[in-house]
Amino acid sequence: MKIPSVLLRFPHRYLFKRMYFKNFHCPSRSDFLCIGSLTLVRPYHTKWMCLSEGLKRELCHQAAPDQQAEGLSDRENRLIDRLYSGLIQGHRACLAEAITLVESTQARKKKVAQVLLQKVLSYHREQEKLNQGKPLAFRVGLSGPPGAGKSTFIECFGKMLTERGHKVSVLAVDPSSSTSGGSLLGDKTRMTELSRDMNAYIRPSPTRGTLGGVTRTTNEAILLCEGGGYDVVLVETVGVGQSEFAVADMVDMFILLLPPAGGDELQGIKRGIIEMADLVAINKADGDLIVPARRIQAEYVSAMKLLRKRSKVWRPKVMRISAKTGEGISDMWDKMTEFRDLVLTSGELLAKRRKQQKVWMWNLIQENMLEHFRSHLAVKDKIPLLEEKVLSGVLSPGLAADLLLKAFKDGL
Ligand SMILES: Nc1nc2c(ncn2[C@@H]2O[C@H](COP(=O)(O)OP(=O)(O)OP(=O)(O)O)[C@@H](O)[C@H]2O)c(=O)[nH]1
Repeated sequence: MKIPSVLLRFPHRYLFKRMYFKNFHCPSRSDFLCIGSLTLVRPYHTKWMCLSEGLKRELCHQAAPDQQAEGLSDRENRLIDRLYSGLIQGHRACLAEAITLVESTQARKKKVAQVLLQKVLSYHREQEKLNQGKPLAFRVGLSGPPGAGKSTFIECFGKMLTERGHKVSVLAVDPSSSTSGGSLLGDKTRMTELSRDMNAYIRPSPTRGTLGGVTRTTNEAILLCEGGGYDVVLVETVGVGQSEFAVADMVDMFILLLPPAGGDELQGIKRGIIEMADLVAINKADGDLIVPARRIQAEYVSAMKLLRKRSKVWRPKVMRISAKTGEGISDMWDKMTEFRDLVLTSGELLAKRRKQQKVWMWNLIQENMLEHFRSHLAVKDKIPLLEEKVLSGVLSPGLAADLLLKAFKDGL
């Protein structure tokens, strides 16, 4: 592996800390030597020694954010430093500003955001190492149809967690706002008490962008929240679209919150979502609704027995809760922590997170490629015409796609 040129130019700045931890440091450029695939270092100007592949990888990794930082102005670098230090010290305002930065579509801001994210990621890695490789935060996805009681639940659940010393962040994913122009989650004042809690951070839904764009910013917002010391990150979504599938690919545990109603009222809920749930909570199990809640619970218990097993150590549970009275919420958290411990010790959690990283990368590539394709000069003008022909039935979709792809390839 080639040592990045930036490392060779400024070994002091980039390597000292890391190497110091490894009990040696390289005071100058002349202490590095690359011969073919071998990289030699001379700690303390003494004996030359071969740099192990592991350490090389680590050093190159460390250098990545700094390499990206090249080309940024002093002002941008100061912004990154300010947000980074504010974030890891737990300042909510810095977290909010950092999330706004990652949500930006402006090319320059996107670049600044990526450098900040890399810094946060490096910090994460260090912290996780200190934590014996265990993840710092529990990422939980929460989905349910409108009116299931999601905000009431989050308010009650979040307060219980902050009282127990946790720091909770809530991110709402609401791509409906980009398609319908209105927001299902964000418009009204929700979770008023929790939003006043200093150990909670609630991020209203992004109000623009495609599902892919929202996916990207939510994933990045999760990392920033974790960097800010939030040990429980709740990602909320309305269970009537595609967003919950995307959310399931970002979290450690996926929870479905349902009202005690069946049939028609739950038509919007897709069967696929139930298959993804690690826990189904039937809410509003209080007063007159206790009986229907029991019935729905029994229905879901039998339905879920038929589903394919996704984990070797966990069978999805169906619980009854009341977000209004708080009944069952503490038991639900117990079940959630039981899940987390089981998947952590079995290795499933880390395997899942690794897989999610890959999915995330491909989602980004897909999103960017499509954008690149649509805006490419060779196809941009042809798209409306071919779309029109497909709509009027003159051209088959397959042929239109082939023509556009050919024009794109030829124009590369
Ligand atoms: N009886 C009872 N009512 C509840 C419970 N939880 C929520 N509700 C009521 O259900 C209604 C909808 O609750 P919300 O928390 O706004 O539901 P939501 O899922 O966030 O709805 P959207 O914001 O539209 O997505 C409100 O009138 C709540 O008071 C509960 O545990 N028991």
